[in-house]
Amino acid sequence: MTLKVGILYSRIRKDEKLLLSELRERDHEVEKIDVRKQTFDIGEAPEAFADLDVVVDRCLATSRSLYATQFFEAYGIPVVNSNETADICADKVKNSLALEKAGVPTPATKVAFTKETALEAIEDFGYPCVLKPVVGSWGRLMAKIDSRDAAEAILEHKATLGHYEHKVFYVQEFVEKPGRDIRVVAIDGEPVAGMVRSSDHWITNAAKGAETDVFEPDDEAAELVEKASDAVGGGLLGIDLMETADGYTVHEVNHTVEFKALNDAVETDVASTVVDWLEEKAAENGAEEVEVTP
Ligand SMILES: Nc1ncnc2c1ncn2[C@@H]1O[C@H](COP(=O)(O)OP(=O)(O)OP(=O)(O)O)[C@@H](O)[C@H]1O
Repeated sequence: MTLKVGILYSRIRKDEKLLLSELRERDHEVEKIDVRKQTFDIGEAPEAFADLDVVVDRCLATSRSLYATQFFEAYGIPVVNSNETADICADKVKNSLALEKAGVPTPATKVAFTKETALEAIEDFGYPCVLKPVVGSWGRLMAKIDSRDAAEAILEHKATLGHYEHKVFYVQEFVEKPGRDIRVVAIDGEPVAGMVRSSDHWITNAAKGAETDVFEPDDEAAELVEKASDAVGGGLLGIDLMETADGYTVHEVNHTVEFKALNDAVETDVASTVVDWLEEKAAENGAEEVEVTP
């Protein structure tokens, strides 16, 4: 089967290059859609989109990802991940609520809308605790708060200088993890590959220079990955876990997951597994079989 696959992007990173070369190796046609150059009509899909079998959202900016996926769904073109999944994963509050509702262990979290109530939440947790922006990634603008003085200063800065999103205060218990956290990439809840990310810094993201190593999910991790994936509507996801004395806790599910660091850390060919899945998705959605001449 040959497909016409749309790749929605604003910057081609190594992750997208891996996907593109896998798609081309399998003779699929690729339509690269640069969201910065595209306009989206509310009534009618642009002609270039007419015969797309499936679109993969690889937008870097959350706002673009959230709107563009809505357009593809309105045009009746299958898009991964879905707008529902993007909507939950893009926002840490929605993410935490979904995990909690699904019974997935997740760090205790409180949300407050003023610096006074945020300080109350922080004091309830005690020190250290963590303050995160509700939208954002790569560990940016996260604060580990060690004292009331620090809390007051950070809250005042955010309330005075922050964008309105920073006036939603997302306060979380500090998880005493063993100097590392875990990223599992999963497709519809099935783990594809996993890695541990270790660092002396409390933020152990690969984007912050953590060292990576292979992680093979045990039964407990695999079960949580599946539940966490279901909780956000499934798709191609990066599920982040931390180890605690009582087992794993899932702190986040990411919807436009990067797999460059993972691909370097593991033997599995992540891009190839993703393309297998895209082929299945397109077939489910009625993509036509095309005879391939031997
Ligand atoms: N509550 C916590 N307690 C201890 N460490 C934490 C906590 N929350 C996050 N961390 C550390 O900070 C890192 C980044 O956290 P988080 O994933 O919430 O931020 P992010 O900006 O969304 O990052 P990413 O883009 O990797 O998803 C985690 O990988 C983990 O190492």
